Amino acid sequence: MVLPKSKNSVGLGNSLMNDRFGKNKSSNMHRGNAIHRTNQLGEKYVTNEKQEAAWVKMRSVTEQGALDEFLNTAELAGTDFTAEKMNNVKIVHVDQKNPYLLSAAEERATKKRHKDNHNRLTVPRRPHWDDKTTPQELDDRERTSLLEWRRGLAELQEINDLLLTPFERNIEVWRQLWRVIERSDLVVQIVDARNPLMFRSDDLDKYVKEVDARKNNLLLVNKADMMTLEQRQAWADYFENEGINYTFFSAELAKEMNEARAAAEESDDSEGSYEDEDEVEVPKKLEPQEETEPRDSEDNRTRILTTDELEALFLERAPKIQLKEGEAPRKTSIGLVGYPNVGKSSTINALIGAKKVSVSATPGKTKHFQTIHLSEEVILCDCPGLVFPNFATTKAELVCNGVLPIDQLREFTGPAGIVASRIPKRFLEAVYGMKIKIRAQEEGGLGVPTGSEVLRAYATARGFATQGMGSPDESRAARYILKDYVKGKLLFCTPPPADPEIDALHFNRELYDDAHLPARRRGHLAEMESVADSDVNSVAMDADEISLQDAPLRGQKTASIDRTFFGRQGNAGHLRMPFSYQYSEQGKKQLTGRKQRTMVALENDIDPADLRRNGKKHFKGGARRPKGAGKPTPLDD
Ligand SMILES: Nc1nc2c(ncn2[C@@H]2O[C@H](COP(=O)(O)OP(=O)(O)OP(=O)(O)O)[C@@H](O)[C@H]2O)c(=O)[nH]1
Repeated sequence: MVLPKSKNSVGLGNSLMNDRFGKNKSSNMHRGNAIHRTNQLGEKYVTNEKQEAAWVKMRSVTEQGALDEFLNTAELAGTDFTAEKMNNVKIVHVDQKNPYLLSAAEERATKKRHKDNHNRLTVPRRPHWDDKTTPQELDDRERTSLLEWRRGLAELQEINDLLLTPFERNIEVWRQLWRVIERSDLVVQIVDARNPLMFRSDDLDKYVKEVDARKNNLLLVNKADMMTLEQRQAWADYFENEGINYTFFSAELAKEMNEARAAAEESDDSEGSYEDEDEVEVPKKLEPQEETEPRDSEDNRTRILTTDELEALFLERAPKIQLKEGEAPRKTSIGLVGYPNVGKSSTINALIGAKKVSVSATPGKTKHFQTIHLSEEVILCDCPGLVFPNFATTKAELVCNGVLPIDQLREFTGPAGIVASRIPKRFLEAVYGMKIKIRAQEEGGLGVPTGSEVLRAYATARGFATQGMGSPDESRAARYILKDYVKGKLLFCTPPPADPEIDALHFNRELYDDAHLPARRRGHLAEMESVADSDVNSVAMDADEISLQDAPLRGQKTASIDRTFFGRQGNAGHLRMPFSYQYSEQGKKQLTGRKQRTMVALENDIDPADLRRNGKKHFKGGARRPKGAGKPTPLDD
C-alpha cells in the first residue's frame, strides 16, 4: 500500500514538476551553486547544490511514493534514467480472513524468513575519511555508501518479499547518527519496553564497535512502568542469554519522582495540602530513609532504575577515558539513539530534572543532534529519532507499534484486528463502557471479537455515526482505539522469543485486572464477570438497537449510555494512564497522592507495578522521604 503523499513532501519528483511548470521557477534557477560530480562510471556531470533551510534538510524521510523513491535513488546515484510504466497492481480478495493480517502459519513462515535474513538488516556505514579527504569527496562517498545500502535493502525486500520498517532514507539524519557515534564513549539505544526487539538494531551495536572497539553499547528499555515484574524477568533472561547489556528505565516514573522531590522540598517550608487523586491515603510528610539496603542480584536484573542510578550506570558502562599526551581532560560522552517516540526526550528531561526538550506524542520532534552537559562528568549527545531497518510481519503491526502514523491511516481493519485479538474482550468493555457483540461460535465466531466488532461497539457507545447511512463510524472509532493502544492505555507487551513460544495472552494476563482500569471504573470488571451475558445486555448498549441517525442527540446519548453501563458513578472519559504525565511549571508544585506514592515506591524498593495494585497497603505505617533528594543537577551551559 502506498501512503497518501504529504502535501509537503519534498523530493526530486516535486522539484522537477516545479522546475518544469514554473512554480518557483525564477528562484529555482538561482538556487544553488553548480557542483561538478563524477559518477561510478567515471562520467562527469553537474548538479545544483541545494540550499535548503536546515530543518528541511533534516526532515525525516521514511516512506516515499514510488516515483519519489525512484528519483531520489537516481539523485543519490547521480545517474540519468528513463522511466518505464509498470503494471504490477496486486488484487487482494477479501474473504472471511482479514487480508491485512497473517494466519498463525503464515506468521511462523514469515518469522522464519526474518530470522534467515536478519544479518542483512544493516545501518549505513560512514565511508572512510582522513585529513586529506576534501568535504566534496566525503560528501560523494557518503552518498554512494547510502545508495549502496538502500539498494541492498530494496533487493532484500523485493527478492524475499519481506516487509521492512519505513526506515530512514534522509542522508542528513544518518550523518547525525554517524557524528553521535563517533563522539560517544557509550552509545545507548533506547527502546520501547512493549516490544524491545522491534525498536532495536543489533547491527548498530556492531557498527559502534567497528568505529572504535573501546566504545560500549547499552540497551535502555524505557517505559518499563508498562511491564509487570514477571515480564521484566522474562526479558532479563533473554537479554542475558543473548549477551545484551541492558537496563530497565521509566522516564515517566523518573519524571514523577523529580516532581515529587521538588514539591516535597517546598512542602518543608510551608505546610502545603496535597491534592490526592484517589482514595489512597498519603502520608503528609516523607521521612529521610535511614540507609539503603543492598539489593540482591535478582532485583538488579529487573529493577527500574532511578535517574541517579542511570547516570551512575552510564559512567560504569562507559570505557575509561584514555587521554593522549597533551589532550585536555574531557567529560564522558553518552550518545542517545532510538526510534521516534521511544522516549529519548523524556529520558533526557528526567535526567536533567527540568524541561529542556519538548515532549510530544508526535513522532519526529527531536531533529537536531544536541549536546547536554548533564554533570561535571557526563555529556549527553541526543540524536534525532530515526527508524532503523527492521522486519515487520504486517503494516498493521507497524501501526500498532506506533511506527506508522495513525492519522494517515486508510486501512484500519488490520490494526483493529490486532487490538481485538490482544486485549481481552471483558477488559475492553470495562475500559470503554460498552458491550461488544460477537458472532456466536455456532455461527462460525471464534469466541473473541473481530476488529470490526470492537470498532462498531466503540462507535455505538460514543455515538460516532457515518454520514448518510448513519451506521457506526468504524474508521473514527479506530483512530481513538489505536491511539489508546499506541499510548499504552490499552496495554500489551510482546514476550521475548523462546522455543517453544511464550503464550502472549498468558504473558500479559496481569495487565487486565481491576487495578489497570481507571480509578472510577474499578470494580466493574469483577461485576461484569459475575453477571451473565444476558443480564449485561439488559443494561449495555447493543450495536443493532441504538440509532445513531440523530446527530444533535449524540453527546447526550453517549453520556446516557455510559451512565447506564456504569451506574451512578459513570464516567464517559477515557482510561487514564496509571502514571500519565501532565507537565506544567505550576503542576510541579502540586504534589499529588499518586506522584508522591511513585517516589516513595521507587525509593523504598517497591515494584511500581505492584504499587498500582496494592497502593494503599504499601503506605500503611507511613513512608519515608528519599535519601539525598536534592535539587536537579545544574547545567553547565
Ligand atoms: N508510560 C510511559 N510513557 C513514556 C515514557 N517515556 C516516554 N513516554 C511517552 O512516550 C511519548 C514519546 O516520548 P518522547 O520523549 O517525546 O519521545 P522521543 O523518543 O523523544 O520522540 P522524538 O522526539 O520524536 O524523537 C510521550 O507521550 C511520553 O509521555 C515512560 O517511561 N513511560
